[in-house]
Amino acid sequence: MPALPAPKAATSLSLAAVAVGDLEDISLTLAPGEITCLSGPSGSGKSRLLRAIADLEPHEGDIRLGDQSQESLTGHDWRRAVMLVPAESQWWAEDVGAHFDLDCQAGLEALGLSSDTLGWQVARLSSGEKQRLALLRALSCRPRVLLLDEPTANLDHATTLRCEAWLGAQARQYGMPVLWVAHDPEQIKRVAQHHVRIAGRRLETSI
Ligand SMILES: Nc1ncnc2c1ncn2[C@@H]1O[C@H](COP(=O)(O)OP(=O)(O)OP(=O)(O)O)[C@@H](O)[C@H]1O
Repeated sequence: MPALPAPKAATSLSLAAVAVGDLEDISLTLAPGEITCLSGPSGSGKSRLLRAIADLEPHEGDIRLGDQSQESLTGHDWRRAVMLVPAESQWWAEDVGAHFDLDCQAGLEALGLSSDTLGWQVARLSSGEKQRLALLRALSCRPRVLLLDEPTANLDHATTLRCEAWLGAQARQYGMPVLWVAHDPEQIKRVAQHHVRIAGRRLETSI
């Protein structure tokens, strides 16, 4: 398998006056290597905001990766750089290994997955295995920004801690800004350098 490509320069992601669904006037800067947690009531628009940032949902306002605007790239190219890991992952081939181009043994081990997982059928994966493999698949594409929608929702506490540690280390190593939808205040304390919360139609800063 090919070696990992060299990391690209770290860049911040910025939102200015973004409006999507009921949300309006969302302005936010995500710094390289830092995790920002996003919380808010169920149905308040967290997933829609992530989808808008990934250019999967029509929205108003300006979204930029460094000085590059979302409109200046095709949706496909933007999403390769600004990678969304949704709560429900999608799989398009029968074999797990067909979804991975690079050697990711170290990632499998770090996430508590068996070293032979890439030889398995997707149909046998548990929801927690799927969730961790979706994270590994996203990171193996070396995105510049990571958008995570409740990435540990199906995991037990010990595995949650493993994933948190791995994701934090990846963010720092590759200088990726991360926007992470989370409900658990303890998790937010453990992983986040910043915390923003949806209150009504707006975003308010918590830490
Ligand atoms: N494409 C769409 N068109 C219209 N309304 C939508 C669309 N997608 C989602 N919604 C609605 O927008 C609101 C916000 O949905 P969203 O999935 O972003 O909530 P959420 O904050 O992620 O909730 P949860 O924490 O329960 O996952 C919901 O009322 C939902 O029904």
